[in-house]
Amino acid sequence: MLAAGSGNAASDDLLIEVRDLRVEFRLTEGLLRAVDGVSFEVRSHQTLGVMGESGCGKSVTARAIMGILPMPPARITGTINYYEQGQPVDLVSLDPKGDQYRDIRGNRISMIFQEPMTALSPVHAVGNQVGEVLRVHRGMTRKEARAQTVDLLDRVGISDPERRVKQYPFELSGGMNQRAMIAMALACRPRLLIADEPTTGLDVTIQAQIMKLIQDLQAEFGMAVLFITHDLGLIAEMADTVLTMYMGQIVEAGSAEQVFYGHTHPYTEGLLKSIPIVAAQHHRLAPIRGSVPNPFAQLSGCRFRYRCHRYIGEICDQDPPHFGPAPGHLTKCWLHKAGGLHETAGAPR
Ligand SMILES: Nc1ncnc2c1ncn2[C@@H]1O[C@H](COP(=O)(O)OP(=O)(O)OP(=O)(O)O)[C@@H](O)[C@H]1O
Repeated sequence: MLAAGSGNAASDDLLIEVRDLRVEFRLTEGLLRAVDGVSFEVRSHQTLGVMGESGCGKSVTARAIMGILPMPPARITGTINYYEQGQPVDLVSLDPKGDQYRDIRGNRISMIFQEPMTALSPVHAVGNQVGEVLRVHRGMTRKEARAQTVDLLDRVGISDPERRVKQYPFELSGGMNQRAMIAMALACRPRLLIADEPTTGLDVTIQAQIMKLIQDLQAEFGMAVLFITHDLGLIAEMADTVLTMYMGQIVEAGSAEQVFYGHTHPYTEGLLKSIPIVAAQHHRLAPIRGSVPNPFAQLSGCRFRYRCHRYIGEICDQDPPHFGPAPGHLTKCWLHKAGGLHETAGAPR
């Protein structure tokens, strides 16, 4: 069992427990296993960072938790326990359109998307959209909600918020809409915020402001954050625990320190060596060779072996790697069974 996170944390901190989550898309091209047996936990106050190349299943995992995948073609199995006062509710077993899921989604778990118009309605003023969340979920009067909306818009870096509250998304720039969406996601003070590439396209000053706001809310309300981004520098800065995903599976999990500075999976190693901000201190930039195999392919053995510079032969071809070596920091790589990391001849053809 893979448990990313501090094993010592009190069990009443447990917020989300994902076990053997699988998401398949039945498409005309074939069966696409977007998420293939993923298990992890998220605890209150914690920031869990998820990294991996495009298409590895990060967003689909997040959307499965939110209950917003299109079904069909998606099919979800496994367990996503959401804990409220120590009691689990398995989100996979709920109707995503039913009242209980809607209440959890609107009130307890919220999501920031890369594309703001996924969350914002084009036909309502942004102030009304944020205000609606405050009135419905936090029981504020219209007047209180308006004042709080102005404050929230200000906190996410929207200038002249008194004027902006009356404007429609088409009257705002893309970056402003993104910030309005972030304000809306934070308005209900969720217990879990899922941030999927939350600040892509925003300039670094605004990005820093938004990260600070997220950290403030974490400190104030114990909000947990599931943070998905290609910006590994941001993950290193924000995350307490980190998952590395490859082709729908978690290949390494541990504390941010373990994964960034003591990583044991060749894929994590490759990712970090290919990122300037982390690599610049000690290594030359070295992109991971090759590309991700066809997602419709039914692969046996380690899925990374075709690109792995530490391929050790038959064992990688024929058997699925198991997790090891220790609870807390887990690596899905045969090198641990084979006696440690060492350079080898190269990946199979
Ligand atoms: N609605 C959908 N219908 C069919 N396939 C989908 C759908 N959503 C995602 N997929 C597929 O599932 C796989 C995982 O996608 P996902 O969006 O989770 O990747 P990701 O790791 O978040 O990538 P990125 O970093 O580019 O956002 C991809 O092969 C993608 O094409």
